[in-house]
Amino acid sequence: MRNLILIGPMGAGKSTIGRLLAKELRLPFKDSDKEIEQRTGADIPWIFDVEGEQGFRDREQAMIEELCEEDGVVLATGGGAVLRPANRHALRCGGRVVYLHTSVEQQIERTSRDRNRPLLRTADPGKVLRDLMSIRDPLYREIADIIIETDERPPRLVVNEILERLQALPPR
Ligand SMILES: Nc1ncnc2c1ncn2[C@@H]1O[C@H](COP(=O)(O)OP(=O)(O)O)[C@@H](O)[C@H]1O
Ligand SMILES: O=C(O)C1=C[C@@H](OP(=O)(O)O)[C@@H](O)[C@H](O)C1
Ligand SMILES: [Mg+2]
Repeated sequence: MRNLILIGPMGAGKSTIGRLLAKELRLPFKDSDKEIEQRTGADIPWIFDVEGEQGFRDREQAMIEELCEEDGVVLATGGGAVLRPANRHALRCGGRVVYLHTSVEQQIERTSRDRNRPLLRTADPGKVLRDLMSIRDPLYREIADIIIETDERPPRLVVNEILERLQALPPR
């Protein structure tokens, strides 16, 4: 292995599943968004407000390139981490890539509880999530080693399925 990298849309459970998976495997856990927040001393909405989405994407790219150099960590990315070709290349080279797939309906439900996702601060977050999914789903699929369905499956079950599917993967 090198690293274990979780990709997928907002609300797929990357941060939640990543933490559980790392605990189970006794590996360090890094969440790209949290690392950016720690490094800048500002939260994600503040970075979007002050530097715009492009400013955030520049910070995200630098962080992904750095985190993909690690060895033996579980890495949760942000939903837009696959947008830049350079990021897709870094993620692909950084380890096994797990796409946590989730329906837009579940994404809406799971993201409605908190307000820390600036792209969803809009009158119709469902439309934003649908539009993002149509652009990003092919990009997630392009770099995924495995695709895991998370709808109607509690985090524990998702973790177990990831572990089973990883064991069954042939070496690259
Ligand atoms: N498999 C799941 N089933 C039900 N709820 C989940 C599942 N995975 C995550 N959640 C919940 O959805 C919300 C968003 O999860 P989070 O890990 O922040 O997603 P992401 O990092 O992919 O945006 C959290 O409240 C989390 O507890
Ligand atoms: O999908 C996106 O573009 C984003 C997803 C967020 O992370 P999560 O996918 O962990 O919510 C965070 O990186 C930022 O708000 C932008
Ligand atoms: Mg997250």
